[in-house]
Amino acid sequence: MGSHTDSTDPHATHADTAGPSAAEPLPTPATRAGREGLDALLARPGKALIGLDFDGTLSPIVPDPEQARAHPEAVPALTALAPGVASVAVITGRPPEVAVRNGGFAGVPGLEHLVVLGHYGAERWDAATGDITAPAPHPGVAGVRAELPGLLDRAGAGEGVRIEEKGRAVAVHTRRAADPRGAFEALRGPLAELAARHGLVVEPGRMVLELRPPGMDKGVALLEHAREIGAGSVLYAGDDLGDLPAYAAVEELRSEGVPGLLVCSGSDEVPELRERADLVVDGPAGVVRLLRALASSLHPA
Ligand SMILES: O=P(O)(O)OC[C@H]1O[C@H](O[C@H]2O[C@H](CO)[C@@H](O)[C@H](O)[C@H]2O)[C@H](O)[C@@H](O)[C@@H]1O
Repeated sequence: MGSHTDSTDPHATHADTAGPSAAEPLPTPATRAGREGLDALLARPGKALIGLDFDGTLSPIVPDPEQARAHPEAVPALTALAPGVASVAVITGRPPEVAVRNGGFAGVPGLEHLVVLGHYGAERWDAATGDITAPAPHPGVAGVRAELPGLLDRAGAGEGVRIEEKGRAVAVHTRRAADPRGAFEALRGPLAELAARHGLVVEPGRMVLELRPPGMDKGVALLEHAREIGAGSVLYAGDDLGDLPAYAAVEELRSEGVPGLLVCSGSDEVPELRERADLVVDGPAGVVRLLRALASSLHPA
């Protein structure tokens, strides 16, 4: 499948700047299925579901996960778009409260119906109520948490390897190791063995290996939400391996007659999404431009 780059700015090199907030031209998806998805979204926006990953898609990648924040133009773009579509859902591996805080999504006029499907969809935050719904925690997480520091010591994980406590899961980050890719590959096997012993699975991402409960992924989350709202079209934008199940969900919906558009927030770290996307944009800044272009197409000045 031939994907292409963000035609709103094909020469963009500054991934952290979205440019002026004047009306943006809409890019043309490279694939026929993608063009049908975009056409359906524009023809009946009130039936459209917009699904968006957080880290790497709405939020630029930074070395310290605690410092990640939504792109400064992301919330304004979402507030312009959300009132015109059926639903905007942020679907993330983060705990929902962290995505809400780091995204600045709470109490924003225009985002009254935003939902955040956190922990790959296991937990849900609704802007309308501010409530989080969550199932009981998996008992294996406590065992993994207890054994993890010893395992990292024995594996010789250096200074820069960090544990992220996520409540329902734990993640091991290697981005700040001396050799991030080497540390990632060296830890992959031992962490898979630890996770399996406690009934968990390893979710690999961009210099991160997360040990989390099985049974939920972004594809299940997206499908359930699309069916719940009776979506007539779906756009999904992501950047990482954990977004591939959501891509598969869009493809499943297409096979059922619901048009969809697959957007890749492009990076050099994850080629797999770029290859399957209908439209590749230039990181979070490109995603913001796309959201603004969609909003201005729905509400021309
Ligand atoms: O589903 P997402 O919203 O994309 O979350 C996936 C993971 O994102 C975070 O890690 C990534 O972003 C960090 C901050 O930019 C970066 O330092 C790290 O290298 C990336 O992998 C988050 O910390 C994880 O918990 C999420 O699962």
